[in-house]
Amino acid sequence: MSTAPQLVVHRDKELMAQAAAARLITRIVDAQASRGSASVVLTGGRNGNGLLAALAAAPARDAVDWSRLDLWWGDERFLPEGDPERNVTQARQALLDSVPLDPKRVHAMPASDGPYGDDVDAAAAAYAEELARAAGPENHGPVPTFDVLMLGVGPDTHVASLFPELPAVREVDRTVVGVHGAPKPPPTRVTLTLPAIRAAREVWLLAAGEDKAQAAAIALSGAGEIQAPAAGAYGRSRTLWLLDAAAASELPRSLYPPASA
Ligand SMILES: O=C(O)[C@H](O)[C@@H](O)[C@H](O)[C@H](O)COP(=O)(O)O
Repeated sequence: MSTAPQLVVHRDKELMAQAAAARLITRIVDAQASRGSASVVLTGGRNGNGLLAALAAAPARDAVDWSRLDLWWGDERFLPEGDPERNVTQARQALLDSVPLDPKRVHAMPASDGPYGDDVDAAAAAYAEELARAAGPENHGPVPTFDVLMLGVGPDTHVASLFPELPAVREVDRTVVGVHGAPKPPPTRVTLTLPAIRAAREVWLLAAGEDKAQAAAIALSGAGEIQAPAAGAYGRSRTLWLLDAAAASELPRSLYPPASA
């Protein structure tokens, strides 16, 4: 069942990143308090990395028990290990290298010079198996119930590496697939599918800047998920759009600002 999106609009992208980082710290701390550990799915892109950099700079980051946090990725650019364009490389620079994570809990997607070589479909299948191994009986499916899954939103409404009309966004069975011919470079990618994304308790979509205004308006106005993948990204208990004022500037008045009581 889809959860109706909630919108939070911040003045600018810096404030959005700081507020989202504070929100993420709270979610992780709460999950660790109630379940012992937390799981978060990271996104690539400027907004996701901006959030991680804001988290690195937040004094409250020390409230997190980093050794009891599982990190997964929503998508990865299929490039060699350590490539500066890989999402995991950028996340390491922004935050991961400066906090005491348990390396066994950092579930990076495979690189193009890893055990599967340049076979992106085999790499995707291996990541699906890794997710399935981490899913317990309480998860009722082939992926863990992530506490928070974050997604940047592209100007064409893509999320993760699910681009409008491409086969990956139509996938209903597999949880992770290889992407060939993505319109955003690099063309070869690994991505969670919509069913895997929807296993998360909370899905947060991050959009900042004028170039995201149309995408946000389309995705939030009842578009289909094949044409507008962001419209198909929702969480089991919460779907949150975190926007800056520029990205919210074309939203229909009925959505934002919220009607006053
Ligand atoms: O690997 C990637 O490129 C991403 O995961 C992609 O889905 C990204 O999140 C969006 O394109 C938004 O990116 P920006 O935040 O940079 O606009």
